[in-house]
Amino acid sequence: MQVDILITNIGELLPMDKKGPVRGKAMSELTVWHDAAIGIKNDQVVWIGSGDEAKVLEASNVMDAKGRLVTPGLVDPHTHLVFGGSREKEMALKQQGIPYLEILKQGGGILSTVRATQAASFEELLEKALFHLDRMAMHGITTVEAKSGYGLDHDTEMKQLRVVKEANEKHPLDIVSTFLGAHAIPEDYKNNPEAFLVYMSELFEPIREERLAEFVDIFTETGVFSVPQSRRYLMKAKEMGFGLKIHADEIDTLGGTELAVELGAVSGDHLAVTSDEGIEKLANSDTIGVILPGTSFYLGKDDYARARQMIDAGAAIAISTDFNPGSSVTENLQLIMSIAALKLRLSPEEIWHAVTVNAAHAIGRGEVAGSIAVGRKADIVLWDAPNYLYIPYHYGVNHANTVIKNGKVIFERQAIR
Ligand SMILES: N=CN[C@@H](CCC(=O)O)C(=O)O
Ligand SMILES: [Zn+2]
Repeated sequence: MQVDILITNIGELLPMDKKGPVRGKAMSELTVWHDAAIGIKNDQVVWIGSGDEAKVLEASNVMDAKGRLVTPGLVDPHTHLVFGGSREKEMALKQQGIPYLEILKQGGGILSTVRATQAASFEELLEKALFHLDRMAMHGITTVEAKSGYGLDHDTEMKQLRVVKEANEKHPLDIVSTFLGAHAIPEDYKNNPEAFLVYMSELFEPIREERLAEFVDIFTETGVFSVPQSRRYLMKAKEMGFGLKIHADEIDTLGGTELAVELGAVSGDHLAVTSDEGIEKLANSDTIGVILPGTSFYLGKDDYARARQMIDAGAAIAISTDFNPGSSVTENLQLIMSIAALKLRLSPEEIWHAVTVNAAHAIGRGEVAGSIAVGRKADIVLWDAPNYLYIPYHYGVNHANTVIKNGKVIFERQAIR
C-alpha cells in the first residue's frame, strides 16, 4: 500500500476511538497501543498497525516518532476567539480584590472588550483571530469552538460571526461557531435585559440563513441573565434549530446547569459552583459538562468545578481553555490539562478523554474529531513526551513536536541547535 505519510516508531498511541461521549468510570479506561504506526493518504488515516506490519507500506514521507507519544489533535470546545483590544490593565484591579462581576458592573470587563470590538474593522479582527488560531495550532489543537458576544449590537455580532466563518475558510484549523449575543447587558438596555434578549433573538433568522453559527449560548449569571430569561431565549433558539450551550454556574449558583439539562443543551459550561442537585441531573443526562479550570485559576478563585464528583456520579466531562481577553488569557490547552490534574483532581486518563473525544462531542463533532481511526480525517499530534502521563505532569510549556491537520503538517517544532 502506498501512503503519503507514515508515522513509525510510536511508543504510545492513544486512538481515543471509543464511541463517545465517554462518561463516568469509562473516562479512566484508556486504550494505549505500543510500537504502533499510522499511514495517512490525502487527508485521511488509511492504515494503523504495528511497527513490523508497517514494513509493507510505501511512503513518500516517513516520520519517526522516536518512541514517543502520538495522540489525536486536541479539541478546544469553548473559546471567545474573536475580540478587539486586550485587558492587561484589569490585572491590577483583580489584585486589589475587585470582583470580576463588579468590574463588569462598572462598564469594564466584557463591556470594555465590546467597545474595542465595535471599533475594530473586520480585517483587524480577522488578523487577530488568525494569530490566536496559529498559537492554538502550535499547541496541538486541531478543532476549536469560537463564540461571538463582544458585539452586543446587530452589526458587530454579525461582524464577529462573519470573521469566524472567514477564519474557518482561511485557517487550517476547523472552527465551530456559537452565537453568544447574550453575553452581557449593554448600557442602553441596562434596566431592560428582557428587551435586549428580544433584540438579540432577532439575529437568529439571519444567522441561520447565512449559516453563521450552529449553537446559541447565554451567560446565565447574577447581574447578567436570570434562569427564566435564559430559558425563554434558549427555547426560541432551539425552536429555530440551533444547538444550545450555557455559561452556567460560573460565579453564583443560579441553576444554569439544571437549565442546560432541562433544555437538552449539548453542553453546560464552567459549572464552577454547580449544586449537588445540578451534578446529579448532569450525570443522568446527555449534556456534557465543559469545565474551564483555567478560568477559576486566572480569576484567583477557590471555587473549582467539582468535576471529580461529576465523573464519579457518571457525567461526561470535557475541558477547555475558555480562551478570552478577560477571564482566561491562554491558547495553551496543555496548561489547562495540568490545572485539571492539580485542581480538579482528574486522572491523566480522564483528562485525555476530556480534551479529545468528549470535547469533540461537546461541539457536535464527535464523529469527525477527537479520535484516530481508519477512515477519519488525519488530525494527529506527535509530542515531545515519552508517554501520556507526561503532558499534564510537565506544566506550562509546549510539548507539541509536529501537528498534522487533515493529513497536512501545519506545525513542526524548529530545532535551535
Ligand atoms: N463568563 C463569561 N464569559 C467569558 C469571559 C469573557 C470576558 O471576561 O471577556 C468566560 O467564559 O469566562
Ligand atoms: Zn466563555
